[in-house]
Amino acid sequence: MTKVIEITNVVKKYKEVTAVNQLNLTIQKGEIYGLLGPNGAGKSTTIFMLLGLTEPTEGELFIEGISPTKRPIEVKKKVGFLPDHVGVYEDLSGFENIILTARLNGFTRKEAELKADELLQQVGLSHAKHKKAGKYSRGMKQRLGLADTLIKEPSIVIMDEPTLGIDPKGIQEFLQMIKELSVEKGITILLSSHHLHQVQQICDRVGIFVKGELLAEGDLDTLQQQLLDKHTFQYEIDTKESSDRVESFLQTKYPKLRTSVYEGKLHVTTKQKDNGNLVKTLINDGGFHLLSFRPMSYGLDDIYQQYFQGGDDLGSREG
Ligand SMILES: Nc1ncnc2c1ncn2[C@@H]1O[C@H](COP(=O)(O)OP(=O)(O)OP(=O)(O)O)[C@@H](O)[C@H]1O
Repeated sequence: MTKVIEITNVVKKYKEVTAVNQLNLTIQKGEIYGLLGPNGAGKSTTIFMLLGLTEPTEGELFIEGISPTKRPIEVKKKVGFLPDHVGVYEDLSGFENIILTARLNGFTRKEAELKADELLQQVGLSHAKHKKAGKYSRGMKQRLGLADTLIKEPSIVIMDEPTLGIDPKGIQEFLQMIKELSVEKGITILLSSHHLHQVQQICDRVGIFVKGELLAEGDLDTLQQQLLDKHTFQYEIDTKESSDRVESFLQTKYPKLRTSVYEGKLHVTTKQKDNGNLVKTLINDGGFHLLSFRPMSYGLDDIYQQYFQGGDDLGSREG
């Protein structure tokens, strides 16, 4: 595997604010990596350092072996950047927007036209190629922005909150396009987001970034395993009786047990693996009619909530 992005012990301080703290991150060729974190987590700062727009206070970053701090122009040739709000020439059509960038990148008019057609088709904008970009929706502008970054055929595309402000359908189309780019062109993609569901859909690996620190990283299985290693187990219980009744019964019996009702079913979180004790208690002591009892696997949202809250209350889906 080829390392495309390497970040080693990177710290970025703005006076007394530590925006990024001891960050270590490696992204392999062809991966889609999601940097997931709330506002102010340090995602944009990390991206700006990778683009050579700001320097780390400590540590080193490399993109395909090149330091963006020392050789920013070489890095710019390799990396396409898509900000959260793409700037387009509103009075020009989508087609003319792409041609303009292509011409600035040294393409002849003819080459630029061919490239514009190819890229607009790739991002699903062929139908609107002659429409003024100012009349495009947010999602269409983002797609135009993506086509624009692809002109110089980057091997890496970095996107900062690329789906911000796009409607749900547009988001799905955009995410699908990112996936296709990665699969068809082998482009390495780093995207930042605070939308875990979007990240979960397309990213090969996710880094959970909170207050400048990478708190957990890996594919979903790895993240789940990290949590299971903390010895927290969650079960879903379905009974003929109402879940609220079962919940009060269990809470009286085991005051320390964490419970919540989710979509009519009772969720129980415990520090110990349950080897049938709860089932026995529910049937024998509670007289409940048990319909199902199943261990739950963690979704990324459980994981995300846990790290965001910085606590250990995995399992409660309330709120
Ligand atoms: N130029 C700057 N000067 C001072 N502080 C800054 C600067 N840029 C960022 N910060 C601070 O660094 C921290 C990380 O900000 P950053 O923008 O990297 O986070 P983020 O995860 O990208 O969040 P958002 O999604 O809101 O952009 C924040 O506390 C922010 O206020």
